[in-house]
Amino acid sequence: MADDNGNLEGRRQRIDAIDAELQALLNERARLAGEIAEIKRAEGVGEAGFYRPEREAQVLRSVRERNQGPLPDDEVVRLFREIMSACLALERPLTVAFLGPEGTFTEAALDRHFGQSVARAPMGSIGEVFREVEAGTAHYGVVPVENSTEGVVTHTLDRFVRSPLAICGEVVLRIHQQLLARPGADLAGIQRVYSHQQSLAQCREWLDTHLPEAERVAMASNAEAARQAADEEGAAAIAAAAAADHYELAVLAANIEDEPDNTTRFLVIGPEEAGPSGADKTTLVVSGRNRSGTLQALLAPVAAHGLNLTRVESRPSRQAVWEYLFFLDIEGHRQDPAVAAALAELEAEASFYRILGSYPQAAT
Ligand SMILES: O=C(O)C(=O)C[C@]1(C(=O)O)C=C[C@@H](O)C=C1
Repeated sequence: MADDNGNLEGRRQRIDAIDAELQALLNERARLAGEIAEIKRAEGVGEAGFYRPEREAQVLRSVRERNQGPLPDDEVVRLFREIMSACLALERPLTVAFLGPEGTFTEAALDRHFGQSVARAPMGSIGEVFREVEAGTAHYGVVPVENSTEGVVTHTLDRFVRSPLAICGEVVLRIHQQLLARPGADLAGIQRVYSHQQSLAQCREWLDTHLPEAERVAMASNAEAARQAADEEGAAAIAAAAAADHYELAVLAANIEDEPDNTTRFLVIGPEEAGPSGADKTTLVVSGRNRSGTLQALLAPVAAHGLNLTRVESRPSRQAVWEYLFFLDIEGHRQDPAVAAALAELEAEASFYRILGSYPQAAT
């Protein structure tokens, strides 16, 4: 017993020594970030220029690659994410606007991308997030773009066409839905379930099995649903885990989504795009000159240069009937020679052409 205690004490002493060393190293790192900030200031970077998405992506990729455990890759990445977030806040405190209210999946995407050391500004709509960043009131913004939960994809794409902002990052989040209710509530007492209609749809089978009698009520967002459930006896909400903390609710049932692989993609928008990080994506919006064979003609250079097209989305142009804008995602950075060559050819073929940004691919 004495031996065990001795071992325990000895190990705690080693942990104390390591903590002291870690702390000194963290502050040394922060000092270096401060010096980098001085260099950036001397170079005259703008308000938002202290944040370097391509450098952060490289740092986090290196963390993941060299990790040998026992801490899981995602955990060490999360820790380093927070270290960089704190260093950046020391260089220049940033404000990031997001599609609110607090506790949405978009806020979870913001956390994942920027860490805890940024000020957050919840906005009521995607348009407001754009306006806030365009006006310079917020340095960056986070909006959902693809799939599911908050319902909005096309609005984000449409808004981009008339915005000077660039995409400077993406976040891919696996969406886990939680059934939330007031602390002490039990499943048998739930008569009504609030959520965004897409979240209700994503949990339909679970609801059919576990709450077949409960009324399902569609709300503007999952966070609104959580707020409502906090106010009402016998009510529950389907929302992100973060909403439980914000609205003082308990998780009555965890991960109730029918499809376990359900993901949503978010974009980080800002005044300028990111530099090359080594694993990037370029998003552009184009329209063709000719009606017939337009898309084939536009995409031919992408294939000819051996590039990977990861997404094509078409939207009515709103300029003329039957004219379409195509949103394209291509692997690579616009400064990569093959991408640059393909884009030049594509531009020659297009009647409308705008690069929305080159940015680091999300780590999934
Ligand atoms: O390398 C830089 O440019 C830094 O400012 C340092 C640092 C970091 O903490 O590693 C901080 C903020 C930037 O977004 C990127 C990296």
